[in-house]
Amino acid sequence: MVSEENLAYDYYKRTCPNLEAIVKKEIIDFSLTDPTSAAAFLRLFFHDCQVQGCDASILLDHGHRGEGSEMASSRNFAIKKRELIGHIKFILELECPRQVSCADIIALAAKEAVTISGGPDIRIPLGRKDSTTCSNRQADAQIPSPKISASEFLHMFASKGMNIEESVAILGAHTLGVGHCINIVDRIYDSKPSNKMDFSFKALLRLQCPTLIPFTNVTSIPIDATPLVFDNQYYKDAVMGRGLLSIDSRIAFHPQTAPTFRRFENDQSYFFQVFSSAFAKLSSTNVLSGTKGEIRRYCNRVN
Ligand code: HEM
Ligand SMILES: [Ca+2]
Ligand SMILES: [Ca+2]
Repeated sequence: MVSEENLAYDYYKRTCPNLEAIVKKEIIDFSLTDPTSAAAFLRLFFHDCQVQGCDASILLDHGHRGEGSEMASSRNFAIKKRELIGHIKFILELECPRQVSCADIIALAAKEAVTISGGPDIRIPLGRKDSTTCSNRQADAQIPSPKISASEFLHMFASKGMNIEESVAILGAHTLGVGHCINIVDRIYDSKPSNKMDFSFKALLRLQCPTLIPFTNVTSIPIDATPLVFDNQYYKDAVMGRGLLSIDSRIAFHPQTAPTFRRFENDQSYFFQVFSSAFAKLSSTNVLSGTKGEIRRYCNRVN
């Protein structure tokens, strides 16, 4: 499953030496216009990597055999900013035509999103190729539901070579961004004592999401108290019973993962260190490289 042998840290050294600087500049520009962009790029990267690996399959309008877009999957609800990867690609085609894959742009955009939000500066190997296929059936099956169990969660990230600490660290991506009522209502209108939600937090969420079936899905709630800052606030909130999604509180209180939540809550630099290694593993799992795949000319369609 884990295959990073054909990726390299200096992959574009000769063919596109300014690549990382260009991506960084664009991500900064987008974030100035819309500060929620960083979270969007980070989630986009995860949802790409979950389906066929990190191969930009999520950007295709359809695959080469006419397969429908992965965006049709309900698991990709509220995925946004895909077109901005296409914009970066356009700029890179002027600078270094036909060299840089859309898959590498997604990974670099996510890495920059973390850094510019105050998180660690992560080194990732490059050289991913783009897929010619996409699969909304796999998107339904592989992108986790917010109600996934702790053991399914650990199994999912173990298959990417992550240990328990790394699995807990990668979920710390939820330090950025929001969730919508549709992904929350189950928990706030459920009175099971096993649901370890802080009482006043639940009351607040009920005000923001007033009905069990949201009429509209426009209301979004920050996942932690500092949704624009990449910090360890997510862990602090979750252990206080202020985890927004059921996965957040489940992993915060599960005996196998709770000690790591405590550790990250108290030691942000340790969280950053483990997140960095987890991110590099996520980015290198099951990628197309060497002669497999292609470098798309336009990110939303195969060549
Ligand atoms: C089992 C694991 C995970 C589950 C079940 C999960 C589920 C979710 C759900 C339900 C949302 C809210 C969507 C909405 O209502 O708008 C969300 C948001 C988000 N997720 Fe995850 N997630 C998981 C792991 C990850 C990982 C590994 C990353 C990144 C490496 C990630 C990054 C994000 C980000 C950044 C947001 C906020 C997006 C935004 O504000 O635009 N998640 N996640
Ligand atoms: Ca993919
Ligand atoms: Ca935060």
